[in-house]
Amino acid sequence: MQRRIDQVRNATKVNSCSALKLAAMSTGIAPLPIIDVTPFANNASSNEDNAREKASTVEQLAAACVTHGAFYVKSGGIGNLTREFRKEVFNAAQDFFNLPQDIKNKIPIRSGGFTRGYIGLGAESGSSALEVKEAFSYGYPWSLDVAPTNNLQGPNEWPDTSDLDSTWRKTLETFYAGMVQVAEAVTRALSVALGMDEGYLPSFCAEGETISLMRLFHYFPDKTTDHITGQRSPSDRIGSSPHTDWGFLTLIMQQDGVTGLQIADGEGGWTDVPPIPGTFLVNAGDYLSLLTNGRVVSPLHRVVSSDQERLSMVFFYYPRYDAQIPLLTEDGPAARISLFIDQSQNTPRANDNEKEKEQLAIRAEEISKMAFGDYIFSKWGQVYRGNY
Ligand SMILES: O=C(O)CCC(=O)C(=O)O
Ligand SMILES: [Fe+2]
Repeated sequence: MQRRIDQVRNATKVNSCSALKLAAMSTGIAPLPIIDVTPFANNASSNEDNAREKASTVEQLAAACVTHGAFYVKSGGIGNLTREFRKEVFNAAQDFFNLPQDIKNKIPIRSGGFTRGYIGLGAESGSSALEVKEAFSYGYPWSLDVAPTNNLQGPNEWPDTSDLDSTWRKTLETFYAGMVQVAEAVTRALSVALGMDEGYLPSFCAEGETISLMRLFHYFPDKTTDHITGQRSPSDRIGSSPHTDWGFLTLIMQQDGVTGLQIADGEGGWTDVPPIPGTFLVNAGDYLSLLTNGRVVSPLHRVVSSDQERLSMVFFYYPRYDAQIPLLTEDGPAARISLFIDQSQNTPRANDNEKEKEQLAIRAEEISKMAFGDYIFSKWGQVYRGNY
């Protein structure tokens, strides 16, 4: 089961070392690969060509997981996320953020780990820095009549206004459903890349779409927040604090032509991960990293603020609430990931020494025995900062 990823890891060691050497001389890590996941579409025909294409996808995915844990995916017609539709989604996000502040303030996310609704400036942070963004978080369209059976179920909080046109909500719901399909294709490919049957990881993700989350982000241009953040040093204000994602897979749709998202190069520097039209950026999360004892990297990333406004759509794709996925490997503790940091503290500390690593290995074992949903709920609770 582990053989493929070990083989890839050994094969990529040389490459990643030379990439890092290059990084020291030039500017950060090599561009992330663009991986075509269409061979893993639900309706892909199973012929020889498809088998060959799948093998190529898997090979690239396995390599990407062990080097940076981040890659772009091309998903073709999966989920009907055409170029025109993506534009509509960006327009819908822009329409939401353009609403009067009091309308947005009427649907604030609550404390705790259930996050659906509006997240105003400063309402969440992964550190003591002020994150200069606002966001709208929504998920599966749970009806008001259905009694939640777990902490992450519950209806979406839509803004109550006639300022948005009648198709606005439908656009976002359709987008959510499409992104679930893309994430499912990535999960099938990932399952094979980790040495298992195509259906193994998806078997833990069935119904995960009922607790997964979509977040629309609007990063403010610096000049519009200077009057609020002026007292803070530049390092105390940021778009999104350096962090690893806690979940399983994160899929990000970035606004064309606007940079801001960066991943750590492992040597103290940061590399831009620019938008590539027609793709999504995928990050492996801590939970996936944990399952593989750190072999799949959960990449440290951040969003820097600038004088440019930025929109992004971030989809956190989760296994189902009660999933307990057995550890996929046994050796070695996982590395520095947010999963081991209490982000409700102002100065989060990561695992720096051997003793901490030992404790973390124990924690990894514990978390792998928890329901996924209980774990992720507690993490969302840690970044809530209340109204600014
Ligand atoms: O906005 C982005 O591009 C990424 C945001 C992010 O990393 C996150 O919300 O976890
Ligand atoms: Fe993130």
